[in-house]
Amino acid sequence: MIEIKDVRKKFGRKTVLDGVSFTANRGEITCLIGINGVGKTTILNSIMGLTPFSKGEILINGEKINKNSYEKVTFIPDAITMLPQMTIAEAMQFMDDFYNSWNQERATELLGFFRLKETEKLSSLSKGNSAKVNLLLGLALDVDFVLMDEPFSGIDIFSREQIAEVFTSHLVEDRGVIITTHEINDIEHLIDKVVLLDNGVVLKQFNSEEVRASEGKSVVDVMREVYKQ
Ligand SMILES: Nc1ncnc2c1ncn2[C@@H]1O[C@H](COP(=O)(O)OP(=O)(O)OP(=O)(O)O)[C@@H](O)[C@H]1O
Repeated sequence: MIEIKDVRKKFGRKTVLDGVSFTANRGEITCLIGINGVGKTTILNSIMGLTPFSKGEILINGEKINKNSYEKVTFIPDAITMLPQMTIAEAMQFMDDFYNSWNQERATELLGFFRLKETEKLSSLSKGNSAKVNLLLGLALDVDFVLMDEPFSGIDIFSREQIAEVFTSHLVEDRGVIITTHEINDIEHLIDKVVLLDNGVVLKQFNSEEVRASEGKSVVDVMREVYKQ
């Protein structure tokens, strides 16, 4: 489980996270929702230890984040961070050299799942295929948690559908996934838990299936109620 406990973060005098608390479980997809600039990426960076936060704590499987946390959690950013002149095969080799947790078998399966060609250069990929390679590089690591910043942003509907499909496949299995988005429609059916953010705080967190079963409301219905108050 990832536990975010009362995390506070300021950039200069601006308070971006003002006591954020929520949990994300293995085997579930947790979705952080909020308008641009609400602090979603800052939360992911904090979990990865990339951004120091001023107060609060973050635990991964009960342990405070530390220099070995990257063995349990990986961050898939919203754009490929590999050199553009690399081919997909070279990028995969780079990951294999760099990470003990690289799972070549899963990488090969993901390559087939996304119908990507190993010989293609990263610089020549379409936006959709670029997003898929990015996902492949993150999902092929044997880690408990995968964090993704806006995996659906700016890509066509067919790529979005294919990416959505991977989340329900064995390729994600029992791992915990945290996704940020400000567009819920594409992934509403996939997500287990929703965390609604605004003004540096969590306005509401809920299990989407439970709310649907007990109150007959969709995630968007709840968002309307919470954000229109
Ligand atoms: N390194 C930084 N220095 C100063 N301010 C920053 C820095 N990083 C983020 N911010 C500010 O913190 C706030 C939250 O940014 P963040 O990127 O976490 O938001 P977000 O919810 O992910 O937004 P988006 O949906 O646009 O990706 C913004 O106002 C941003 O300008």
